[in-house]
Amino acid sequence: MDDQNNETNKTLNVHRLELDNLKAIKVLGKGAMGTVFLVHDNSSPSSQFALKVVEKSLPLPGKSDPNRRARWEISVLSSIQENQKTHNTAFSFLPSILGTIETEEFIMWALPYCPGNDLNALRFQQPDHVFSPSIIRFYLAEIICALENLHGMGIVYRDLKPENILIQQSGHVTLTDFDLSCNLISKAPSTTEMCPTTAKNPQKKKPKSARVSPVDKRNLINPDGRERSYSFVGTEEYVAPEIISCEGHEFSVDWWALGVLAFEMLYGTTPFKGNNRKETYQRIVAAPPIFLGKPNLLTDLIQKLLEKDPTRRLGYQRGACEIKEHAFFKGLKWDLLTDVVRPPFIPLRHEDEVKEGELDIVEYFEKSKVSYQSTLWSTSIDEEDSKISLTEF
Ligand SMILES: Nc1ncnc2c1ncn2[C@@H]1O[C@H](COP(=O)(O)OP(=O)(O)OP(=O)(O)O)[C@@H](O)[C@H]1O
Repeated sequence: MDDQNNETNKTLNVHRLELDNLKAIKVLGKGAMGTVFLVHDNSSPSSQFALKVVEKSLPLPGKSDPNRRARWEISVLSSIQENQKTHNTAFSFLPSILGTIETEEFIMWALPYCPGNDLNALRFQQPDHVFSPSIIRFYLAEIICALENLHGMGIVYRDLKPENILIQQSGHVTLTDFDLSCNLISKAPSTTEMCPTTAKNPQKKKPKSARVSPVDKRNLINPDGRERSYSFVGTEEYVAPEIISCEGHEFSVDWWALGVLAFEMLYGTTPFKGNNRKETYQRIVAAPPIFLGKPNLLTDLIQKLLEKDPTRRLGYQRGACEIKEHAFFKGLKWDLLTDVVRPPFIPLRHEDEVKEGELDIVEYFEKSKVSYQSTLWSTSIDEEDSKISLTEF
């Protein structure tokens, strides 16, 4: 195990963590691939962080391999880390990886803890479950910077949705969950030269959004010289029309998802939601978004992001710069975003978080295996019971 762990950390150039020193304080969230714990490192007293733990043998929908996806996510996080070092203050809205651990059964990696929950949870705390345009402007601006940085590294995020936007202790946002992202060799069209305003930054609770199982296909370079991916990935209500119609996609799928996200922040619902997946996809491909109330700069921005034809979508030609130049953001000092000391919502200080007890991470998975098996056992008993009563009738 030690050799494996050393090797992983050496190749990724990230800090090595010792499993024996870690105590989980609570489960922060569970996704299709991983369980995220709030963890305390006994070897360095005041250190708390989020630890994402992936079981290598976990069966995932489709042909998805958790081991491969976890390694990909770690490699994206460590490239972000490298870029953070190079660009200093830039990349503030993307997470830095604090360390990794690998055992026979698990791959784990540590990230800064975001105590403010996600944008979806925050929206549900607002009156009418919507944000005001000025708050939307702030969050969109930070998300645009995060996507600009990722695209600058040649990475398409492909899973922008409110659940993946976390609120840091400072109140600023950070993107999380990079396992669906992909690398396109041709970098995004945005460059610092094209975008002089970004000298510092080059590049009732809603149910969890339903993810589409990734179907991987090879990337192809199109005649226009831009590389596209042909994989079917994303989250149902946020997938772009070109993903559904399998025309090949690239960076502008993230600008589409930004339009869906902005619409949801404004109206409290996504623009193309149908009664089932098929209807949602039909609407994404063919139906125009319906805006309530008077048109304004925000609805104009959303309309331009929700352009069905990716080549006509805002952001296709010059990436984030085009979006930053939209009149909705007029007057916004992009370079000073990270310096904003009073973001709209600042979480309570997490150091004050009460320890409810400590969990042993490996034991936690052992126990959940046992309880999973006993659920299966009791389900089969229930089925037997209902069969018996049916026969009796
Ligand atoms: N750094 C963090 N700080 C606080 N909570 C976090 C952090 N990272 C993740 N979480 C919580 O854990 C949940 C699951 O994390 P994540 O989305 O990375 O897992 P996943 O298995 O990849 O999910 P998905 O099903 O979307 O693939 C998140 O929705 C969030 O609530």
